[in-house]
Amino acid sequence: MSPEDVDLLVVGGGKAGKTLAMDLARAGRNVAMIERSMIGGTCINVACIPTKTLINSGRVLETIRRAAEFGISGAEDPLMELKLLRHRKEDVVETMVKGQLSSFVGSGMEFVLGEAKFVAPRTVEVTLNDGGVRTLRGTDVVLNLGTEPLLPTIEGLPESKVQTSNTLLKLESLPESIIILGGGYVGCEFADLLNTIGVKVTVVQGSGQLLPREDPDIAAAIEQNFTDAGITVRLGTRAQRISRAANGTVTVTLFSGDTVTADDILVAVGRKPMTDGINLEGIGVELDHHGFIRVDDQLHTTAEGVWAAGDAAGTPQFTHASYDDYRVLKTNLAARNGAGKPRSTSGRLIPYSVFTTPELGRVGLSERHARDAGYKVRIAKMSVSAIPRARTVGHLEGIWKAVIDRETNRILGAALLGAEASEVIAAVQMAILAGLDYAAVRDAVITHPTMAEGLNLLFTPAFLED
Ligand SMILES: Cc1cc2nc3c(=O)[nH]c(=O)nc-3n(C[C@H](O)[C@H](O)[C@H](O)COP(=O)(O)OP(=O)(O)OC[C@H]3O[C@@H](n4cnc5c(N)ncnc54)[C@H](O)[C@@H]3O)c2cc1C
Ligand SMILES: NC(=O)c1ccc[n+]([C@@H]2O[C@H](COP(=O)([O-])OP(=O)(O)OC[C@H]3O[C@@H](n4cnc5c(N)ncnc54)[C@H](O)[C@@H]3O)[C@@H](O)[C@H]2O)c1
Repeated sequence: MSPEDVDLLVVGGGKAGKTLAMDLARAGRNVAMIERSMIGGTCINVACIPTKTLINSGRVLETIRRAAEFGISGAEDPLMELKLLRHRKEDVVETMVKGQLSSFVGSGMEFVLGEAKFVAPRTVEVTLNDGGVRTLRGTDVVLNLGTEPLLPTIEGLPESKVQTSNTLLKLESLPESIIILGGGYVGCEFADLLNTIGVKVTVVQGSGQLLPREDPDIAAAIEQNFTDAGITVRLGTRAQRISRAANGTVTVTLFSGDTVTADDILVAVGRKPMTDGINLEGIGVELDHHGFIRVDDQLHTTAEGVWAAGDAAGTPQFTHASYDDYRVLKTNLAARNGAGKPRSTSGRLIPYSVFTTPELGRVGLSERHARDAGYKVRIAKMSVSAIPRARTVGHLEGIWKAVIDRETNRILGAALLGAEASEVIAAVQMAILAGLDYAAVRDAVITHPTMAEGLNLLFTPAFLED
């Protein structure tokens, strides 16, 4: 069958790919995007959006539980209704999915639902979801294939019907207790949510701290919050064997020799790229030994005319990072055609937030990474309870920390653990991008009483080391 030719063929409808596809289609280019199942990609269907919707419900529940503290009576016994919780989450997701579909169609691209597999350079055969096969070839091809939960090799795991972040979102009833294997982003967010809605949680984390990328003091503060909230945290130990008994309970035997038993288990030990079985190597696209697509700093793969973006291309696994890959691709496709200069992915400042309660907002270097990189650092650190707004909203928990370069007085990074930290971190990011002296942030006039006002305090001598 001779292929249908398009200017741009996007394989996998993730954040970078779908945004590029819509942009170029609106500009009058002939664009096709192939997506096997999730209209709008992972983030909207099974990751950021549904989890943050549920986390918000958990926060509402927690606020109602504390109603009396805020002077409100009559809300003594709030009840979490899983069915209604799921309903709201599904409503949010479905509305966004519908919006995506109409944007795809409205952009003028051809949106093809089916499974793509490469059969020749820049050419895919698509097994259509509603039957039939099409073959498409792009002058340029963008791979935006995403990742899926990684199931590690642990004795008994395949037979134990473990939960992943995908399946957990579909549960019809809540277990009384759960073991969460992995204390990274997924593990921490679900541990906090499930504990809030009444599940007894044990986190088993392989490394010596939760969120190993963070400074030990920040990770310890999160661990303390977890422990105070009733979550059991087991650090520095891994699962040797998993078994599910006939009555459904799961027992994890740890390498330490201990066992942990619960009604269910969530495996959250990282994600693997969806690059298997689509014949990428057959068309000259090299993968690394974990299956991630090798790209250069302009997101070009090892095959001529084939580009890659997002999680599967080794970009930090955040939706906003994939979105920036879209900008890089758009610039570089134009530059290749003689318009403007190409853009590199190196040196990008990519913030992120972990939506535990309180949440962690992060940007730039941690103290450890700054010291390892040879910086002479000054640390600013304070308790969130010093911020007036924290008192008015009744969220005193958390610490804020910033890392400053002693030689230039510039802010190198920050870890803000506390209410609204995912919002405030953007202000620190702007200061870093602008190369501001920390004193400029200290002396900026910031609205009172906001959490952001804490940035005035953080850099005062009371909280800044000499
Ligand atoms: C539980 C959870 C919570 C998260 N929360 C956040 C958060 O709060 N904030 C944040 O920034 N990030 C979060 N992330 C990470 C974020 O979801 C990812 O970084 C982001 O979705 C990556 O998107 P992407 O562009 O790489 O592609 P994806 O959105 O993963 O899209 C890839 C698409 O390709 C399709 N595909 C794959 N192979 C084929 C094929 N052969 N044929 C056709 N289609 C194919 C897939 O179906 C998929 O839709 C979270 C992740 C998880 C798991
Ligand atoms: N808020 C957000 O932005 C957000 C939320 C969720 C996920 N994500 C993205 O999704 C990605 C995947 O998240 P994740 O939590 O699955 O992975 P992760 O890499 O963040 O954490 C996995 C953790 O599991 C531990 N681990 C590995 N093997 C283990 C074992 N056998 N037993 C016990 N512990 C083990 C590791 O030490 C690690 O800390 C993240 O990298 C992140 O970028 C982002």
